[in-house]
Amino acid sequence: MLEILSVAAIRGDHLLFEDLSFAVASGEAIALTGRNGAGKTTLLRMIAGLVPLASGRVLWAGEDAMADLNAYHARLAYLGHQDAVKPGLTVTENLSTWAAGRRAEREAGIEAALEQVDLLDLADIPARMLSAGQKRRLAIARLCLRPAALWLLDEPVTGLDTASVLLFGDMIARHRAQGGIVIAATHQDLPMPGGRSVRLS
Ligand SMILES: Nc1ncnc2c1ncn2[C@@H]1O[C@H](COP(=O)(O)OP(=O)(O)OP(=O)(O)O)[C@@H](O)[C@H]1O
Repeated sequence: MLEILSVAAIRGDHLLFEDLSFAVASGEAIALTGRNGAGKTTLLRMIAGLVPLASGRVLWAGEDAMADLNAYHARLAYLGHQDAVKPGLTVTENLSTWAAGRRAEREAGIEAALEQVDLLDLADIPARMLSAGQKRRLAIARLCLRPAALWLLDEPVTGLDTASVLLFGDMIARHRAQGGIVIAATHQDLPMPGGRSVRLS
């Protein structure tokens, strides 16, 4: 369970939002919506512990999430709106630093992750040769490699074609079925049936 308690965000001199509270239980998904500049990325980064809270608290399993950031970070995966793909490395090499375990386990994990985002055919080409949507899919594949209960996703489906959005929907459904939580900032409809919306105004 993740709880956002009376959180406020200030950027520069500007109050973006205040007194924001909501809770997300295991298996639930939240779409964060609002106009450009409303503070969706800022809130995601605050929840991730990457930007300090101006006020309020974030609780994970009833405890202050920021009290032990290393332990909290081990439980979350953050997908920013930039893909952070290394252009000179192959698709597989880009994932190798994210895969855990022994070599055979890592290889099997990478193959499974690439299959989930339909990139297996491109596994050995340099990432610089990927299209924008394929780069996004490579970034998404990282989510499969490190189990994390909390997924924080910034505009996850930007650039994805219809088939890739459906595959991503399958990933989200599996994550939620295993008790995972998703919070996604978006301007688009996301494949998150039964998900709730939190609007920043
Ligand atoms: N490091 C920063 N310093 C100062 N202001 C910032 C900083 N980062 C973001 N901002 C400002 O905070 C506001 C909220 O930005 P944020 O990226 O959180 O909005 P958003 O809701 O995600 O927008 P979009 O829909 O365009 O992605 C914007 O006005 C932005 O200019």
